[in-house]
Amino acid sequence: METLIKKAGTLIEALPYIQRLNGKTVVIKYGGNAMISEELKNSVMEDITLLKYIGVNPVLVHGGGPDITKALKLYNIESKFINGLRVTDAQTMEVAQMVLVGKTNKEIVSLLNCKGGKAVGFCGIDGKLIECERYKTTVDGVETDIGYVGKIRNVNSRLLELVAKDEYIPVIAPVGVDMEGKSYNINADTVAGAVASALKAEKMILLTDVEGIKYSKDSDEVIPEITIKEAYELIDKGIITGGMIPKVLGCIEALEQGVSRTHIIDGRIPHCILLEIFTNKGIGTMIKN
Ligand SMILES: Nc1ncnc2c1ncn2[C@@H]1O[C@H](COP(=O)(O)OP(=O)(O)O)[C@@H](O)[C@H]1O
Ligand SMILES: CC(=O)N[C@@H](CCC(=O)OP(=O)(O)O)C(=O)O
Repeated sequence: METLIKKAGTLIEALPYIQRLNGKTVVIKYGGNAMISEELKNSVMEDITLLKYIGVNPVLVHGGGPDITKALKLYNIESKFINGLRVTDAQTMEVAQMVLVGKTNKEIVSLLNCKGGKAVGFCGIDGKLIECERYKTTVDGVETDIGYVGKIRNVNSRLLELVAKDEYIPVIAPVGVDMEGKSYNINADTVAGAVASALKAEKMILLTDVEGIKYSKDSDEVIPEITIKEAYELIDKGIITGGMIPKVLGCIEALEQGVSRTHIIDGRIPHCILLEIFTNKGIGTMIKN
């Protein structure tokens, strides 16, 4: 009986959060390094389906970097990253689109549907969802072209709003399109930030393969909360590096565009999304204004 009462207590702890998020949009980014096992994938999809059934509007943006790298190897194409972004020539773009749209997106849509959700897959080409131009990065102060990597100019949020506010769960692959119809590869955290901003989401949650932001890679201690200013300081000091940079910048963009809360959490924890949203303490790092 005691166990049963505890279970009821857990549900009641969730009540204020369920009330606060009813009818609101939550953007979730699920990344390649957190997609490590079928069991975890299943638990993420269950969480998202549950959110939908209790009246939240989840929008899922996915990555798939490790899968792209694996596919490129089959074609004997080496993966090269500059400032955390994949150098994307025409052939790499073709493989990236094949993997992200043809494989990863459809796998996620199918899994969500098996859990009882009604998922619909998109990439930035569909309905010109993500319009972009060529992105140029800076290396040692010099502007450097890294190929078909997109800088987002606009997210056409109307299509997403229609779908997410209805009974469907949009699932977005990080591929953008330019004015001439050419495809571009975009970091999935950046896409999540832009989508959350365009939708004026209540919350954005980025799943990754570490517990949250830490003061050093080997530390066990997670920073529970940081401000935008503190986050920039940690980037300047070289404490936040590599793949964590686009995540933090994605959170900052979303916050500046009116998203209330942004979180970086450990996607390796079963049901991490529910733990973040529906418990008083939450998990991972919250970046706030
Ligand atoms: N300060 C930091 N705290 C935690 N992780 C960090 C930090 N700086 C860099 N990282 C790295 O960022 C990685 C997450 O980014 P990435 O590998 O691109 O994730 P994903 O595949 O989930 O998008 C972590 O595995 C970690 O090695
Ligand atoms: C430009 C760029 O780097 N694009 C990423 C897109 C996928 C991605 O972001 O996947 P994760 O979230 O799993 O890392 C890439 O090609 O790997």
